[in-house]
Formats: sequence, C-alpha cells, structure tokens
Amino acid sequence: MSAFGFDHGPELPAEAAWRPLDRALWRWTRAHGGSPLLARLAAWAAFADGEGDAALPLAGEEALRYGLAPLDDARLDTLRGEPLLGDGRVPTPFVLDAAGRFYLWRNHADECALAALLGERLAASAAVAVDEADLDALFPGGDPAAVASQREAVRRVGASRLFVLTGGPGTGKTTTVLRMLLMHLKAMPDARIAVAAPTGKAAQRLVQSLRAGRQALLESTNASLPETWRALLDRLPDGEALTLHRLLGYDPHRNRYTRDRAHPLAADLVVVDEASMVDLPTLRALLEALRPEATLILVGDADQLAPVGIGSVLLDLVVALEARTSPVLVRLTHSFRAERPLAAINDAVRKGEAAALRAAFAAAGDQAQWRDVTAGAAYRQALQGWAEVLAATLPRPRLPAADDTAAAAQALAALRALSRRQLLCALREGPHGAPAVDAWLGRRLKEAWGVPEDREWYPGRAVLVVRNDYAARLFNGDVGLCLADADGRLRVWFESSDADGRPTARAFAPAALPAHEGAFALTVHKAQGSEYAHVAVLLPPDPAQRILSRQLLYTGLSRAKAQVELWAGEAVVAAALARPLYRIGGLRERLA
Ligand SMILES: Nc1ncnc2c1ncn2[C@@H]1O[C@H](COP(=O)(O)OP(=O)(O)OP(=O)(O)O)[C@@H](O)[C@H]1O
Repeated sequence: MSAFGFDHGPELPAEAAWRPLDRALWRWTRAHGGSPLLARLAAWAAFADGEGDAALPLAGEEALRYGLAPLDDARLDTLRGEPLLGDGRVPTPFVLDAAGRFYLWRNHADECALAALLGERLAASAAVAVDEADLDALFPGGDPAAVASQREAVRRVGASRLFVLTGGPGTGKTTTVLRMLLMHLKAMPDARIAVAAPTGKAAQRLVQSLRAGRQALLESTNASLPETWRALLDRLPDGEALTLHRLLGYDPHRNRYTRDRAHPLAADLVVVDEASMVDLPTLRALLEALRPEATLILVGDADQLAPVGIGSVLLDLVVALEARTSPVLVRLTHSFRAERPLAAINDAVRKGEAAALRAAFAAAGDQAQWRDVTAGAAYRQALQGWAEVLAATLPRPRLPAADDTAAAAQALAALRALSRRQLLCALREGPHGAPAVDAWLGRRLKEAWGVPEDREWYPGRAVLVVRNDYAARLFNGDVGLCLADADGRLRVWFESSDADGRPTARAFAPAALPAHEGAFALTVHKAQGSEYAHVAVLLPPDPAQRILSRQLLYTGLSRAKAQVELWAGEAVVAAALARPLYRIGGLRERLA
C-alpha cells in the first residue's frame, strides 16, 4: 500500500496511465492547498472522466476499477474536511457524494441537473387519449403477440413528457415511433415535430426509415388506412436529417448551444434516435432546451456501447425505469427481420452466453460464419477474400461530367452499394486496427483496379469524415466515395437530401474535405448508428486486450442486417462475452 493508502493492482492502470491533463490537475490541486491524497484523487477522477466515467469510485468493490484500494469511512470523512471538496450544494472543484463517488464539479452538476430534469418530465403527463380502434388502424393484421409491445408503446405515448423505447436491431423501433408520432398528431394536429440523432449518418437513416415506414403504412395490404390517418402522415417530418448538435444550434466559435432554457426549441415533440450514443452533457443540454410542455421520445438499443463522452444515460434510464416497472419505458424484443438467425446471435452476445452463441452460429447456415483467424495465415486469407469481393463488387461508375443530376443519381447508387459490405475492427491501433486494415485493403484494391500504388485518390476509394464541418455540412461519421467523371475529375460523393427531403448525393473536391480517414475498415465505435447488409467483425488475437467487451461485440455484430462474419478465436470471444461494461456514476440512484 502506498503512502496515500492506495494499491495498484498488477493489470490496472498505474500512475503511468495519467495523461498530461490528469497530471495538470494534480499540480493545480496541490498548488491550491489540496492534500497529496486529494491531488491523486483529482488526477484519477480526470483520468476516469477520459474513460467515460462520471465519477471516480472511492468506496466498495468499484474502487478497484482504477487500482485504488477502497477508502474507509474515516478516510472519507477526513477528505470531506478539505476546502476544495464539497457535497455539491455549493460550487467546489471536487464533489464527494454520500455513496463515496468522487466527481469533478462539472460531471456532478450535469448528473444532478439531468436527474432533476428527467424526474420533472417523468412526473408530467402529456394527456393523449388512445383507444383500441386507433391501435387497430395503425397495426392492421399481423401476429398479435409480435406486435403487442409496439401497441403498448403507442398506447402509452401520453403517459409522460418523456418516453423511452428500447430494443435490438429490427425490433420495429422506428415503425413504432412513427405510430407514436401519428397518435400525437391525432390529438394535437398542429404539434411541431423534430427528429434528430447523435451522428449525421444515424440522422439520415432515421429520416429514411420514417419515410419507408410511412410508405409501408400507405401500401399495407392487410387493411386500407382510414383517411384521418393518411392526412396525418403528411405532417410527419420528412426534411433534412438533423444531428443533435444542429438541432441544438451548436455554435463552434463559442463552443455552446444557442438553444437553451431562455431560447427553447420550437418543437412540441422531439424524437432522438440512437440514444445509446448520447452522453450526459448533451442530454442535459437537450432537456434544458425543451419547453416544459414538449414531449421527448428517446429511442435506442441500451445494450450497445456507451457513448464516446461521459456516462451511459440510456442504459441508466432503462435500468432505473425497469426497476420501477415504469409505464414510460417499453422494451421491444421481437425481431421482424427475415434474418432471424442474426437475432439469435445478437441475443446470445447480449446475454454473454458462449454456448448459445456457438449454437446460434451453427444454426445460422449461410447467413453467419465464425472464422478463427488467430493464426496469421487464416487472418491473411480472410482479408484477401474480403478484398477480392470488394474489388469485384464495388461500383466505380464514370459519372457524366455535364449533368450533375444524373451524376448525383449514379453516385447515390454507388454509395448505397458501398454500404452493403463493411469490415469492422474492434481495435484502432496495431496490425488488427482499422487504419492498418484499411490501408492493406486499399493497396489490394489499387492492385486489382490497376491504380498506381502512390495515388492517394482514385475511383472507388471510401473515406470516413472524422470531424464536423458545419459550413460544408459534413459530419463526423459521414462516409464518402471517390468517383471520377467523364473528364477525369475526381470528386468525393456523400449521401444527402434535396430540398424536398429526397435522398441525393453531394460532391466535394478531395482537397475540400474536413479531416477524414479510409473507410474500407471502420472501428466498431465509428459504425455505431449505421447498418450494413453484410458485416465482418474482426477481434484482436489477444484475449487480454482491454478493449474487448460484450457491448463491443454486440454493437459490431448487430450492425449486420442480412449476413455476418465473426473473425476471432474462441478464447477472445469468450473474453469479450465475460466483460460487460458499465460506467461509474450516480444517475441510476438519482432516478430511483
Ligand atoms: N409490427 C410490424 N409488422 C410487420 N413488420 C414490422 C413490424 N414492425 C417492424 N416491422 C418490420 O421490421 C423491419 C425493422 O423495423 P424498424 O426499422 O422499425 O426497426 P428498428 O428497430 O428501428 O430497426 P433498426 O435496427 O434498423 O434501428 C422493417 O422492415 C419493418 O417493416
């Protein structure tokens, strides 16, 4: 045990793990009269913040997460005497709560404010009357057991100013949200609706799914939709997809949102899809920007990876609401996709069941393949096969130079074809990391397509934008495809919507793109919010690799809509299944 009462476990991060920011906070704390113990805790709290935890646990088992020996009550009481530390009632740089969680002030403030805002919404009713005839019209025919939870969600749409709809891929979340919106519109025909998602890609997918759902409702062969509902369908949002940042009017120059309590959103109903990717401060900002009488519907898969930023708000909300069997939460479990075998695979991963996962792969036939690529030769063979299929199937049409509309239509078709197949890597660094794999695939494709090796841009190159460019309306996560026109000019095309909300493609000169990287292989993290027909998920060969987790594997595999490949050894998969991730924070307790 060290002088400050801490042990470093053998595989847990020692102080060497501290980043410059963490060390700076240590120095700041010492310089402002904090004890050596407080300075260490401050640095570890900053480190934990970088890992996505809202707080540093000091008591109980959780303290071991960062290699800290738990502090007993006497030590916690001594700590509470330090002037830089408070209990959250008045501003202090650090906060220690009653459960022994040590916070940086900002995270504590965000967590408490969010819990209060959510609590207010949960208590308020939206007063939307729903009768069974409405539900029958919106859910004509079908298997009653399969649609029971969807009907329940629509029935409860008026239960509060906050509603949470969670479920795995293909369980009909968007289908259900569309009907919830219609039900709202029936009660309040002038309701202004806003839909958004954390990333541009996810926002685009949401608008497209809503459009497809509307069409399906109009064309339903089971029963024709009564006229009242048809008229309401026209009022559904169909415009450009909004990221949450854009919805909230993010001002990059001032690093703040223009929508807030004083300037709330002009919306009566806000739907946020892919809510598992929304972090604590962003959800707080959204709730503050909502008018009190507006309703928020959060939609997402709570079993996916936690957001890149702080907290795991969707999961915390789902756990807290499930614990009190709250009517404002509905979990959808029935998969409506034809690809049922994939649902069994995702379910086994979600539950961390290795035997069930093996059985699900065995039962899936052609739709799923588990390849042990632990040996280098097997790995190279898998990659080589992937490259050959890409080389043969990726469309690289030469676009008409003089007709931009025709060029955009062809580029859109090529972009759609690109997103049919995607290789996803667990890692970013090293030979199994997405950039290295992308570079390898790029070289093979250049060979296959006869492109000189030193050429950076060539028709067929896929890139991923990694920084928001508000002026160009290109956002982190957008995928573009480089194509040549008849004059030989290379441009990079991105999916977009025209003024009427119809899908189209926009082109940029390669030099005009914001920061980007190759997209033939993406990390699982970057693929959140996207779906592809055929996915291969590559795990690293070392089972001790810290990145491996149940959520990572689930998020990767559940990106596949029709076919999935898992490239990993048995021991590595077992290690991932055995590690469910959780984030430290007090939101669940505050919501209880
Ligand atoms: N009640 C239903 N009856 C028949 N088909 C349905 C029903 N609900 C959903 N589906 C179909 O299941 C598929 C997936 O639905 P939807 O896109 O709403 O699910 P999701 O949970 O939003 O999926 P994603 O994983 O894409 O986010 C769609 O083809 C949809 O038409």
